[in-house]
Amino acid sequence: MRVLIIGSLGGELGTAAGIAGRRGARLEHTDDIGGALQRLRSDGRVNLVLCELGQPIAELVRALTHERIAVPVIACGPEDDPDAAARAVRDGAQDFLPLPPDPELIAAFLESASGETHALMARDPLMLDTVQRAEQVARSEASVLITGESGTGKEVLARHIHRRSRRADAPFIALNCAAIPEHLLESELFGHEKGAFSGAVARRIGKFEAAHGGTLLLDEISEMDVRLQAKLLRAIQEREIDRLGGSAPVKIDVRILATSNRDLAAEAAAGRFREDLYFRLNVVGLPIPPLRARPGDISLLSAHFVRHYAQVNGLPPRPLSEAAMRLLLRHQWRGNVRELENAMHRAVLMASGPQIDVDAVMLPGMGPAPANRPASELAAPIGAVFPSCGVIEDPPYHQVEEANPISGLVGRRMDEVEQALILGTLHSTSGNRTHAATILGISIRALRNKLRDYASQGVSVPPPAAGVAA
Ligand SMILES: Nc1ncnc2c1ncn2[C@@H]1O[C@H](COP(=O)(O)OP(=O)(O)OP(=O)(O)O)[C@@H](O)[C@H]1O
Repeated sequence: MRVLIIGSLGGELGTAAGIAGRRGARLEHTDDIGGALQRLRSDGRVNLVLCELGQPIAELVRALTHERIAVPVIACGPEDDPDAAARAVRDGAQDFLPLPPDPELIAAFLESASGETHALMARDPLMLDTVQRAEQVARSEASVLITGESGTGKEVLARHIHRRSRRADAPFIALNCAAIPEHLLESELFGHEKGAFSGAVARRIGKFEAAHGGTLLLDEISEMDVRLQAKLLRAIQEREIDRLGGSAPVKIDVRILATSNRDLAAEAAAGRFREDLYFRLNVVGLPIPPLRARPGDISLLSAHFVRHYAQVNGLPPRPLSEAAMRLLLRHQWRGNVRELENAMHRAVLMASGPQIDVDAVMLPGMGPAPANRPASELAAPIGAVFPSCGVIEDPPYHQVEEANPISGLVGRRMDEVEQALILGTLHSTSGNRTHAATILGISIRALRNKLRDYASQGVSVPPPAAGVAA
């Protein structure tokens, strides 16, 4: 975990840096954004930027966005200046760290910026078999091609392989080949020298160099255009890359993992993907089965997500009812684990009884549960009540909520509802304290005090936002 500090270390910013250092961060420092940009261009491994309020944050964020350098920027300044904090966030800072610094808040920023996603969970024999094969090859240097429908957990499995590999202490860098316009993907991968193209204002290293010593995940590799596939193949074969506009190749030591939700062999047969690259990537092929084919995972993952989102939203843990679980097991899950995760998050927020019942589990293709229909009836053999052809009409499920927006709140304590509202809002702003405080209409300090209280009561508080800046 590398943290770049911009500004003077003489005062409270220095204290914040010290806390981050004691929490295991490797610290780097520059006095101004010019030095910071130089640093960020030459090393793609900085995870978090702490920037003093007096610095031109808007200029920094604009440059990062323009040069597609993705790193969260946290503005740091006196806690008694909420206007400056709000301005910094408007200028593009990801969040605000009030000074004097709160060690727990710094720890949360660090944890969030480390990019750890859910640990991989599996119980179904089909998935356990896939995980076992992944672990078997994890310690080798072989390229692995992970395939499966969207949302099956390809990236989660790739991270798991990295964590179990000999490269676990080195960077894991992921690049989504479908998310970046074709003309920029090449420079994202290989980097560029100053002046290589209009807009290349300085030398910038690419993902290959950033992943040196570690693992590079090429997500949705089938979307890469054929010309770039040739350059990628050369880089893998020669173990060296050429920065755009560069005059000498750069040696790289990177293990490649790739994912695709298309059948890459068929793409190669159709001439849309280079066959030689396909063979290079597919040294080991790991297909992940769709969620509907692994019912053992549906029960494990749904219970896990229910626990997780209850905690995140400050709600009491409630189990899924048997009927709700039967419903989940019948569903087709075309969006796979991602769809299940979203459905469980929704169900946690909508449930009102001691259990999460079918009326809270609203899935596409199934209408809202009529209020006068007893849960026991809904729990009857599911095919009879929720057939895929739809005995119940199919209005959008949010109509249940619109009909009576406070029905789920009646009977609950005020402080409990406040806690749920605060944590729910914080969750919806991806942990961004400043945005959440603005939405809630309270000061950042008031929000921070509430969060500190919740944390001291053992409630899990969403970590601060640390998405990408560019
Ligand atoms: N086995 C698992 N254990 C825990 N969480 C999982 C698992 N599989 C998937 N998830 C969660 O489901 C979501 C989707 O996972 P992921 O992004 O890895 O899927 P993907 O197959 O790479 O999707 P896409 O093809 O759309 O990029 C993530 O929030 C992830 O944390």
